[in-house]
Amino acid sequence: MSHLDHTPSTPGKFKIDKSPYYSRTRWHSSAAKLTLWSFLFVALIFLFFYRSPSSSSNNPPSSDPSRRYLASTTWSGAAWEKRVRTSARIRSRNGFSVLVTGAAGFVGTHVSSALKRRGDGVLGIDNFNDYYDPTLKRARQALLERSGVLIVEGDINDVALLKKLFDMVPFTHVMHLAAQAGVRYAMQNPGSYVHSNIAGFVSLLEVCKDANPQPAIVWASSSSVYGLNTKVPFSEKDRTDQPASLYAATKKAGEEIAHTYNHIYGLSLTGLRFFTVYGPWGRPDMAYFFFTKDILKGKSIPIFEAANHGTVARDFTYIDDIVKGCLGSLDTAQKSTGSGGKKKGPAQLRVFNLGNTSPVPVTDLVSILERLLKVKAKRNVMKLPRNGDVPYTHANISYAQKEFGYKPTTDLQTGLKKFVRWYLSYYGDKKAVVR
Ligand SMILES: O=C(O)[C@H]1O[C@H](OP(=O)(O)OP(=O)(O)OC[C@H]2O[C@@H](n3ccc(=O)[nH]c3=O)[C@H](O)[C@@H]2O)[C@H](O)[C@@H](O)[C@@H]1O
Repeated sequence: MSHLDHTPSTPGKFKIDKSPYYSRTRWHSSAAKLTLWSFLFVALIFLFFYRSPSSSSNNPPSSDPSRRYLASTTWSGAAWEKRVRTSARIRSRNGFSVLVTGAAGFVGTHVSSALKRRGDGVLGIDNFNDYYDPTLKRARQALLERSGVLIVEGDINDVALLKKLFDMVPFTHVMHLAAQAGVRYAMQNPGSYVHSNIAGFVSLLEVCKDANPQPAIVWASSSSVYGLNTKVPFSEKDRTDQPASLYAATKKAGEEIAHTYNHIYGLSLTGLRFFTVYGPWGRPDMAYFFFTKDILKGKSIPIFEAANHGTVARDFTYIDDIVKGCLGSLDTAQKSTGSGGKKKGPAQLRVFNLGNTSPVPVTDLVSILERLLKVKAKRNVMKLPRNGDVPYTHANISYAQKEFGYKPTTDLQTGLKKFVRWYLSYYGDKKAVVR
């Protein structure tokens, strides 16, 4: 006390008073100063921790300045914890308790809903970023809430939040679908791909490897990892060391990161290479979606063609087939072998193609849409820009077929019919507001 009283806060500002005969008034003023400085010190500490991202469990993270998060929820309180536990509670014999990241996304919503329907416990997490219209994500969230799935608003880079969720729920599985998607957007916002697909994945794996029990993880890779590979159909054994976009490179990096966490910590990891997934509640940034919107508005649509008027085609895969592939992967995922950060034995490491096995030219996709919408498209055919797109994708699915009987059953015509029906009922007269 006396030491603090007599030590200047700023060296050289005061002289230390060494007199033993200090007056009562002087003691009072020193005590007042001490109180003032202590108060300021505590206030500074409070401010530091309040603003620090690492302590953000009660606040949405803002670590990616290029992204606007719309979260405002607090992650605490008995009522909130009860909702988390209720959502994650298993309701069937031998059911799973699954943390679904990116649950308000297109694939995340469908997978969460299918898991819940069969009696698994499901807890979602999503940061509701504005890469595309967040109101669509909110509508998916409302849909899931009605079936008893809670989506926690938060970012997978928030380790404190993830830890908190694992402390509350001993998840048996993680279905990791949170990602920065889209091939062409990677040239506009490269940082968001590193933030979500690399840093976010690592932060999730860090928490999973420390968890006890460790969950088995199934996660979304992408057909884009085949990049400039020309051998068709694409097999999991083909080379994937020539990504054509930063998006593809981050997904490929994810596959290598998965290998590392499997090797060091015994995490069971399954990567799914999705092939151009489409369907109801889809992503507005994808061609089939914004073509629909623009055809209806009478706007021209850019249709890419390869060199020498070559065809650009995709192995378009309907969402219900993808959901079957996700559930089949979860059902055949073996347990992780480690616990609390220590490996106890070798663990499963897999990668599967999930495609439709019948590529369709983009021009045919447009023709199908024209018939379904009964509107002629204004086609603006142009050379495939150098933006990371590849001319052709085609999945060999024999590995997934062998492991869990994966067999896609929906052709593009049938799938697009379901999409268009959903689109018209969802947007109705609100077409103009689709971003
Ligand atoms: O399969 C995948 O792994 C990837 O599938 C899609 O990527 P992409 O196939 O490029 O899907 P779209 O953006 O919907 O494009 C579909 C086709 O339309 C073509 N396209 C796209 C945009 C456009 O304006 N015009 C056009 O002709 C593309 O070249 C492509 O052949 C997703 O956007 C990725 O997130 C996903 O990882």
